[in-house]
This record gives sequence, structure tokens and C-alpha cells, in this order.
Amino acid sequence: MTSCYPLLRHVCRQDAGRLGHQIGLKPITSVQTWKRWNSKSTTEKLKSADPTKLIDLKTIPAENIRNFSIIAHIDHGKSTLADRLLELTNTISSRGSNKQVLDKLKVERERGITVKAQTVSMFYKYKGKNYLLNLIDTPGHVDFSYEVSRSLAACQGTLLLVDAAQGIQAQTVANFYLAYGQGLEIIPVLNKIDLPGAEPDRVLKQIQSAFEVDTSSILKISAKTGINIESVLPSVIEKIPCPKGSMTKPFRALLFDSWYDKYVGVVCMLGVVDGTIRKGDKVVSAYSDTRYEVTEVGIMHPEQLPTGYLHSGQVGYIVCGMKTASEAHIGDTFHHIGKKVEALPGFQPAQSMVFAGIFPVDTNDFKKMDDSIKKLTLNDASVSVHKETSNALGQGWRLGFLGTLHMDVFRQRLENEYEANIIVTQPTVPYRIVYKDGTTKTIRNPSEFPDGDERAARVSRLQEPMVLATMIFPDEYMGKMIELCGTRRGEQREYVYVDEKRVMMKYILPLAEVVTDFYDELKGRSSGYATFDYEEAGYEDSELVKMTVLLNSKPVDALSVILHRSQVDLVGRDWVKRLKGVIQRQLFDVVIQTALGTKIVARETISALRKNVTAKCYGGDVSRKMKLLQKQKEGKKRMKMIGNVELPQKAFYDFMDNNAS
Ligand SMILES: Nc1nc2c(ncn2[C@@H]2O[C@H](COP(=O)(O)OP(=O)(O)OP(=O)(O)O)[C@@H](O)[C@H]2O)c(=O)[nH]1
Repeated sequence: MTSCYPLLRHVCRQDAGRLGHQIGLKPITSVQTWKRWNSKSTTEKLKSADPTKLIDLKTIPAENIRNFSIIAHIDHGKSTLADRLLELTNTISSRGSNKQVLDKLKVERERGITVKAQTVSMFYKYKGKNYLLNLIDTPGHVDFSYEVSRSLAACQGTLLLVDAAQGIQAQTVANFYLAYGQGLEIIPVLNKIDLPGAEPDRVLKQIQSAFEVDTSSILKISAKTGINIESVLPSVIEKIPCPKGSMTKPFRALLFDSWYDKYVGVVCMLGVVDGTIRKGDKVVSAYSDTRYEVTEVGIMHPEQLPTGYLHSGQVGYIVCGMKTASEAHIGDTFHHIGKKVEALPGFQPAQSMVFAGIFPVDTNDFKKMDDSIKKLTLNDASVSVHKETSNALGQGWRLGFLGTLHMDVFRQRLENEYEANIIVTQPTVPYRIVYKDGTTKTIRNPSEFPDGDERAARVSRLQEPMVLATMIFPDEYMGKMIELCGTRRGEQREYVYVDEKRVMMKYILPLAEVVTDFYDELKGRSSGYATFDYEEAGYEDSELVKMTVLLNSKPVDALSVILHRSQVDLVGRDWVKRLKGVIQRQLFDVVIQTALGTKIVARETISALRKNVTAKCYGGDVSRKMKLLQKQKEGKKRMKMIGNVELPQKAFYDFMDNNAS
């Protein structure tokens, strides 16, 4: 709260509530009510919405609309600030303890992170005028920066939240430049000023020197305790411009998010640029030319609330009979049938950065898991799915993800929501083959790697994806960070001091080095202080090879991996040792080898064991001996055969699990 509005805190709360009633909205009065409402199906919600009490959005002109987001480094308090703003505007009740109410997914609540951007419309009275404020809460983790950039496309401004104790971190920098690149008005906000370790003045200087923004009127708040929260929305209204569009031009809207609802199908979030859209309108997608009839229009408040109408500048949802999430092409332009408009700029589709094989532990679960994966990807169109078969693990899928956290979240959702019991193979990045005739091919699976003959005859060179990584840490860790990046084939591009004690370092690194345990190493070597973010930096030529694992001379396809030549010895020796630890002894010697083509890299042997299951059967009870031998035979059937080696699925599970951790 700035000193020129001393009474506003009190007035704002009252006005927000009154405004809700004026426009026919009943605020949700408690967290329990909100939860009950939230647990209702959309159909129930639509049925229960009283059509006589629909909000008349026409009473709010475009100049009284603000579309803004909150961006920040992970855990700097975006969702907590969203909670406070929802309470302040009476969108949810302030009685009870609201905790990250916009983090709706179970995995978001369990991990305390935001995975999916959420939009919510709030009503607010300021200086005697009614405002419609559309807030988009975004995820902080680098894997979900695609969610951030598409959300920003529907905004004119953003609150850049910085933890007053931690100061600016890698994702603060990355998100600042995302917003800056899109020409948004950026309002820096210092959060967590209640913390004993908060150093607002030091962090203020960091913000000034890193972003060269005016920090003279910077907001200093505590989203948790509510200090100065009432100063946030006046600042949003004063500083962020209203959406520019025209009420009189033909309807044109940007599709910036979608999700699947089991009752109504796909729900699309639109930012309406020009004109109006009403229930019953017939619209067309500029991307696919498909026609739809709009069966519902509304705003998120905080759940779907039908309004029957949206106009220029507003952000809201439509339901129009789409059956799958892939029909909702993010970045698409919608317009009325027969009224062609210029398509909005849109976005590049999300690129999968990490691929992994996923297999059911019990092969009988294939059908069930196929259904589960289909259902999960209905809501997450950024996961790419292809079927795949492995000699060791049977039938499964090759899935593409935005990063390893995205992969882990997907795995956890499969396990939590669909009780899937799965094996996830070593993640791989998309490598590129450049052929002698100038054509290229991207490979997402080690099985597509060209063998020796093909390589000699057709391949000109191999390339791997690179990233530009930004790391911020206290300068005492400089040596350790440089050493880490050096062992990961990094090339330093820049380093600067963000204040007297903290350094920002930029490196070009191979993506493959980043998606393994880089983040854990970075945290470990800096006692948790270093933060990290990255952006794509194209492809570079690389000396890539495919390492295979052989069990008694037979290759195990699920364990093949594409590596840089310099890592082969280290990884090859490590893998044979660890495989020796998880494969049971057999009735004959088992030779475990890693190899590059025909050249063996490392070798371990598990010596033979003759398990005599009849040893305890003294005397001549033949039928008992036969029964035990039969049982042993059936047990063997449950094993996988790789050549003559029996391999329980569990061995893979343990090996992959160790790899992942
Ligand atoms: N002391 C204090 N803690 C806060 C404040 N704001 C948020 N927190 C705490 O910081 C942690 C992270 O808050 P979130 O709101 O989940 O952060 P976020 O930025 O949304 O996190 P991601 O969505 O994962 O990026 C939670 O434990 C909050 O309770 C604050 O003003 N003061």
C-alpha cells in the first residue's frame, strides 16, 4: 500500500464484495464450499449456475480490463500472492486458510509446484470504477516455460515477483526476458519481506542493476502474511495498459490454453482481441479451418462460470464440441464463420526435449496403460506418444517431454491417478543426423542411430541439441561451478556480478548433459544456493556414438544409449558394475559387456550358481521332487529371456531407478 491511498485496504475489500453482489455473483464463502464447488462436474456447475444471475460483462468496457500474470523464480510465492488477490477481491473467501488454490492438480499439491498455468477473473472497484482483472498464474520451473510464454501472450503486463531473502535467481532473469521480449509492462514486486533474512535494499539494487528498471516505487509485500497486499491491484491498474482491440471489428480471439473435461470435452481459453463472442455463435479455427458451434462461454471465477458473452479485451473460456486436446491448437486464431480476419501471430508448437521408453512392469497391463496414457495426454498435448517394442521389456511407448521434471510429473500422474506400475528407460534427447545429400533426420530413440555401414555410406555428420544455461550463485562457489560445467563439456559465454556477492554465469552446454543429473550436481556443489535455467541454443556437430549392453553376447535394446565419445569409458564401466549388482546369479556364467559396435568397452562376469531346489528333499519322494521342479519351471517363465540369460523385469526397474536417482 503506497502512502497516498491510506484507507484503500479497507475500502477495497468492501467494494470488491459489493461489486460481486451488484453483478449477480455469489462469492464462494469458504474453502470447503470452494472445494465442494471444485469437485462438481462442469455439467453440474453449468446446471447449477442461475442464468438470471449471469454477469453482464458489457458493463465493463475494455479500458477497465487488465490482463496480467505473475512471473517469478520457482517458490518465490506466485501462487500464494494469487491466493491473497483472490481473497482481496472476494473471489474466494478470506475465512479459512487458502493455500495455493490455483494449484489444482494432485501432483502440484504434493510437490508444491505449479505445473499448469491457471487463469482467474476477479472484480475490483478502484476510484469509483468497476474493473475486471484477469490474472494468469504461471509455473516457475524451466520445463514449463512454454506455459509461461503462451500465457504472457494473453497479457499486457506482469508482476515480476522476487523473494526479498533469496534475491534474483536464474528463472527471475529468464522470465524477465520472456516478458520483456513480448513488450509487456513489468512491475517488480519484492515478496517475503516478513522473513527475518529478508534484505529488501540489497535485492532492490540487484533488480536495478540486472534489469535497469525503475525501482523507486517498488512494491514490498508479504504474500503469506498479507503485508502491503492492498497496494498490488492499484499498481496493476495504474501501470498496466488496458488491452487494445476494437469492439466494432469482426470477432477475433487467440487460443492460449486448453484442457479436457470429461463431461463437456475440450475447454478452450481465449483472449478476445476484437469484437464479441456469444453462446450459439458459429466459429472457425484459422489453423485447421474446422467449424464449431459455441455451446458455452464464460470466465474463470475461480472455476468455470458461464456469462454467455465475452467482448474485446476479455479473457475467458468457450466450450465448442472439440473432442481431443490436439484439436485445440495453442496459438490458433478463432473467428466467426464467413468473417475472415488476419490471423494473430500465434506461437511455435512446444518441442519435446527429452524422450524415454515407458513399459508396464506386468506385460498384461498394456491395454489398461494404453488407455491411461491416452487419457493423460488428452490434457497435456505437449507429450508426444509413439508405440514401441523392446526385446527385453515387451510392448510399450516412446514418449516425448518438455524436460525431465515434466517426464517425472507425467510418470507420477500415471502412478497416482491410474495406479500404473511402470519402467521408464534412460531419457534421451533429440539428436540429428545430417546426410551427405544435405537432408537431415531427428532421432528420438537409440534404435534409430545409424550403424557402422550406414554411417560410412550416407552420414555426413551427427549433431546434438545445445542450450544456453544461466546460473546464479554466491561467488565462493565459482570454482566448483566452473569445474562442473567443464566436466559437462560446457563453454563459458559470460559472467557478471549481480551484486557484491553473487555471480551470474552463462554457459553453452549440451542438452544431454543437462537432462541427466546436472541440476542435482549444481545444487550439491553449491550447498543448494545455485539456481539454473536454460533456453534452446540450436544444434552443434558432435562426436556421438551408440553404446550397447550385451548379456552373454546378446544386445539388450532397452539399455542402448547415445553418448558423446568422451563419456563412453566412464559410463560403460559404471553400467556393467551396476548391472552386475541387480542381475541374479544363474546356473551358468553371465557375461555383462558394454560395447561400441564390435568393440568391447567394459566387462563383468557373474559366476554360475547351481540352485538345487530338491536339495532339502531327503529320501525318495519322487512326486514332491517333480512338484518342486515344475514350480521352478513356471517361475522361469515369468522371467525375460535375453539370449540364454533370464532377466527379471525387476532388474531393469532397479537399474533404471538407480539411473534416475
Ligand atoms: N515467509 C513467507 N513465505 C512465503 C511468502 N510467500 C510465499 N511463501 C512461501 O513460499 C513457498 C512457495 O510459495 P508458492 O506460492 O507455492 O510459490 P510459487 O512461486 O507459486 O512456486 P511454483 O509454482 O512452484 O513456482 C510456500 O511455502 C509459501 O508459503 C511470504 O510472503 N513470506
